[in-house]
Amino acid sequence: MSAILSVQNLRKAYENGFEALKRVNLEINEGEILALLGPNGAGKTTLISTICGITLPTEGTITVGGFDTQSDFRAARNLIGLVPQEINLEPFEKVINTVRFSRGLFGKPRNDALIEEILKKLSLWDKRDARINELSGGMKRRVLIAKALSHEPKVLFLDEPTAGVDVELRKDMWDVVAELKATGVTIILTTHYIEEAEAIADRIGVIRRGEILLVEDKERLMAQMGQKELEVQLSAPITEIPASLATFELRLNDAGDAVIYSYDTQGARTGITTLLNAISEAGLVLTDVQTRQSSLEEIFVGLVHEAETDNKETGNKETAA
Ligand SMILES: Nc1ncnc2c1ncn2[C@@H]1O[C@H](COP(=O)(O)OP(=O)(O)OP(=O)(O)O)[C@@H](O)[C@H]1O
Repeated sequence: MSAILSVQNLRKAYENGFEALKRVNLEINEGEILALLGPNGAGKTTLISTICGITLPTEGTITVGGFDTQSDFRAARNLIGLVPQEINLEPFEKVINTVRFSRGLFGKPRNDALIEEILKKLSLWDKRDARINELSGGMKRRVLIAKALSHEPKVLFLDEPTAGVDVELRKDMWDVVAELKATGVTIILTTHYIEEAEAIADRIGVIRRGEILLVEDKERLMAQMGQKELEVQLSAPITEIPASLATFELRLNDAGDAVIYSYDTQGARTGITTLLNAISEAGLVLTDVQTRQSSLEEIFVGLVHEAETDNKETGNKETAA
């Protein structure tokens, strides 16, 4: 797969000097779904706004389909569809006119067949003559997507598409995203919800305080997140792990007074009981046992904690993950 979007050394400092993005590097492959996960204020919207040309980068370069978003703004922007976080629709406009108008804004000729196809894909065709203020919240979000697709973009940004949306609508939105992917659109969505990233993304990026902490294939990430460590404290130090415990692939700590066992929390069996029996059969006396989560899981737990703290401070009712 080739990169359709490339972000290099992107830094964004707002006028008040606040550095919302710090040297962000990101490559998005054509046809993939990338979920950008991060707590409130992490820089998700800033990143999207900078890629879409709503705000200017302080440093760095962004290319979309090979076009530089600054020197070749129009060509780059034409390839991008943006579904904003907030519903900003004209309440008395008809659905179909709203979507047609969006296409016109990009200077594209009227194409009724295409608009029909988009509205049908989003289950809005029956509502084409309804006024925006007659629609449910979920339908309004679909209209936002239809608008963003009206000029046939290759890359679609969805900024927290399911924020404040109930579980059923959220799943509905996931289906819509999956269908869009099937038509070849590259999708970048931001979310607070780990489960959302897990449900629909091919890759997951984690952003915190303006920095991308990791971008990883979802399957690999989930496998890594499933790893836990068990530390078994021994009554006396040892110099090497007894041969009878070889199958557990234990590690000895630096002091030699604890053995560390890695296991998969998602596996049917963790092997912990067998290990503890084998340790005592090997003549070792254990004094304490503790488990540790892998660093990736720690990152997620940290993110959730930070988001919850932010929510409390801002009075935001949304829960993180
Ligand atoms: N115009 C601005 N001037 C100064 N600081 C800003 C401006 N816009 C955003 N920020 C700050 O930049 C940081 C990143 O904000 P941003 O909206 O990108 O975060 P986010 O990850 O999208 O958060 P959320 O999940 O709450 O939407 C925040 O600390 C925010 O207060």
